[in-house]
Amino acid sequence: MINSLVFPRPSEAFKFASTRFDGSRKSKYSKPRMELTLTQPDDWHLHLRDGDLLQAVAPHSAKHFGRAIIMPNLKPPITTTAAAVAYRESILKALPADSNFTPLMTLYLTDTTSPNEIKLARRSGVVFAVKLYPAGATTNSQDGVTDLFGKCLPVLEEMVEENMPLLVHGEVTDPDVDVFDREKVFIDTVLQPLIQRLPRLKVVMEHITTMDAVRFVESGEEGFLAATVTPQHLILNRNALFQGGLQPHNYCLPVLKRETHRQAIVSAVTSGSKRFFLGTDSAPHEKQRKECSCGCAGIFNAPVAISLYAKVFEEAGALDKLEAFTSFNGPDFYGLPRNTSKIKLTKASWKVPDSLSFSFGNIIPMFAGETLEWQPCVGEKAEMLNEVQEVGANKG
Ligand SMILES: NC(=O)N[C@@H](CC(=O)O)C(=O)O
Ligand SMILES: [Zn+2]
Ligand SMILES: [Zn+2]
Repeated sequence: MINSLVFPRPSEAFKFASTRFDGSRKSKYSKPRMELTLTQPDDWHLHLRDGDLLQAVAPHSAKHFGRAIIMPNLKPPITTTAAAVAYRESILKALPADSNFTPLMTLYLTDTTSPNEIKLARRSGVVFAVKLYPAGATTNSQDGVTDLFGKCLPVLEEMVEENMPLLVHGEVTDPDVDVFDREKVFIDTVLQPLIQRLPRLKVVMEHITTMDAVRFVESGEEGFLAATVTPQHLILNRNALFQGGLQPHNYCLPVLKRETHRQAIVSAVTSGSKRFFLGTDSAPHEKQRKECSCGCAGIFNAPVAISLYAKVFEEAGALDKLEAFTSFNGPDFYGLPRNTSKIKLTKASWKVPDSLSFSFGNIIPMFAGETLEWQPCVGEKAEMLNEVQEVGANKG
């Protein structure tokens, strides 16, 4: 009997494919099991790295996502179309044989990127965006841009011509600017003037962290200005960096902000606005490089991201808006077709592995060792990541 289900704001766009209820048991654990079927999501901001790390992490993204925008901040960075084509080949080789995952490549903008490189990128058919890292803003950004207006205007104008989006790590690097204010100052001093100067440039503000960014994106022109949002910036505030001691695995850039900012981002993504879409910023670093005297910025969230996004939308009473955020807004902005395949999430508890071990070392996933709801299913089977524990109808 399915009599106790309360679906948050059901709508046509969002369907529970089926609901099951183990009516044979009556215990305090007996709960209707909800299943959620979504058009396969894409990840519009992903770090796959290269070498051993690429082999280790690529399958985790390929399991849940159809496509991903691949960040170019390797060492050395992917600054040319030729390098992007080669990097794409190594990503494809790192995927499981049966995977349909499609990497969408990006170029790393430098002071010396030529307008012709943008033409080549567009013609290649495999490069979908150009990434702006202000020099020194984040991991492997030392070759980034030192003076956007002084050095890059011809390239940006060519990007307008070629309808090539600019993806932005939106933080100033001035050491005099407080680290928590760097996004807001970037909006005021770089993004706002950029958009005024080139209103036909498509811009994605990556991994937004503040209510200032939310307002800025909402005030822009739909189809020209959008933002990606990570699970960590939807779920954690800056207290998570210091809870019970320093928490290096919650450290990423832009750094987590205070609770009011988190709430503003949750409201924005769950509002149904088309300007916000899924971008995990899954950014793996080997455990020793996180747990050391000068730990790297970046959170590896690929295995948990889709569960966490579902949690955020469920808690906001907006599960009916989840699919547009995960699967429609991104391709619509990029002018790409939406995926046709589906993925399923089951409302069942599963334990995130404490650590993923590889020959080169370990990677600690976001929420390591914790229990999450919304278990991703691959094909018809629940995905067994690690000691998946069901705490629903089968117990007691
Ligand atoms: N987000 C991060 O904290 N780190 C990213 C770089 C980035 O996206 O800024 C990385 O490459 O490790
Ligand atoms: Zn970044
Ligand atoms: Zn990133």
